[in-house]
Amino acid sequence: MYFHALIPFKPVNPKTRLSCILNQEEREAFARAMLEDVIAAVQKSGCSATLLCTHSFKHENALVAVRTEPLNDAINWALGQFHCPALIIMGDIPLVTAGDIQRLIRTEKDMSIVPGRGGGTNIIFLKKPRCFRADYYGASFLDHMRIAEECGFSVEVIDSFRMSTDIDEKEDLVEILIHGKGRRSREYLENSGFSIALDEKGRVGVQRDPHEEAL
Ligand SMILES: Nc1nc2c(ncn2[C@@H]2O[C@H](COP(=O)(O)OP(=O)(O)OP(=O)(O)O)[C@@H](O)[C@H]2O)c(=O)[nH]1
Ligand SMILES: C[C@H](OP(=O)(O)O)C(=O)O
Repeated sequence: MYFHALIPFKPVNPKTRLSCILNQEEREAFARAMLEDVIAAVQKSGCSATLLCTHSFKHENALVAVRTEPLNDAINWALGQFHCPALIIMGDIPLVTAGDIQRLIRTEKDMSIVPGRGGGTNIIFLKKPRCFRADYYGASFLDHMRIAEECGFSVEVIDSFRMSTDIDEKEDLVEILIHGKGRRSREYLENSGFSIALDEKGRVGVQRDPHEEAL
């Protein structure tokens, strides 16, 4: 089945929740590295990619649409352009694999959805994208389930550690160091002095070599 992936991406001043540990230039490079991991998985799954970007951006393996309106408006504009099944996949889930994506698109339902932790939505696959409306932010998983019901869609909810792990905060970085073998995002963190560390309560987290910090 032919389908198309829409990847929202903010290349300028992204990932502000990581400002405690990465400066703006580093956050831009890290967001780009995560995007490369997502694009690689999307392409390996047999899908073409369009980046929905807030600012001008170039990528050799993806189409780019620059849309300056808020995220939901931009996605809903794009959904209206689709004549084939579509995947909306966030650019900050670098652990995703091609096999994971194939699991979503093989669904027998009208839609499959991967929740993010904390109520969000990480991936939506839609057989009829023009009927749907995106509503990210807040408890968007519940909102998307409600919108699917309003559309009369049958839905498969996919339970996946890799796809549910979006990288928003410092505590999330450890997942890339542990599970991100071969990923550009892990390479970026390791080259920037990050390593796995235990805190005083024995919890696993990350530390950064102070010599690598450019804050
Ligand atoms: N096109 C578009 N993409 C966005 C926008 N806001 C976020 N994104 C992308 O959507 C995905 C998930 O977004 P967030 O987790 O909120 O990322 P973020 O806004 O860079 O991070 P924070 O500043 O920490 O909230 C990432 O791939 C972002 O690059 C937006 O306004 N427009
Ligand atoms: C934009 C997106 O919204 P959420 O998944 O929290 O609804 C996110 O921050 O990943």
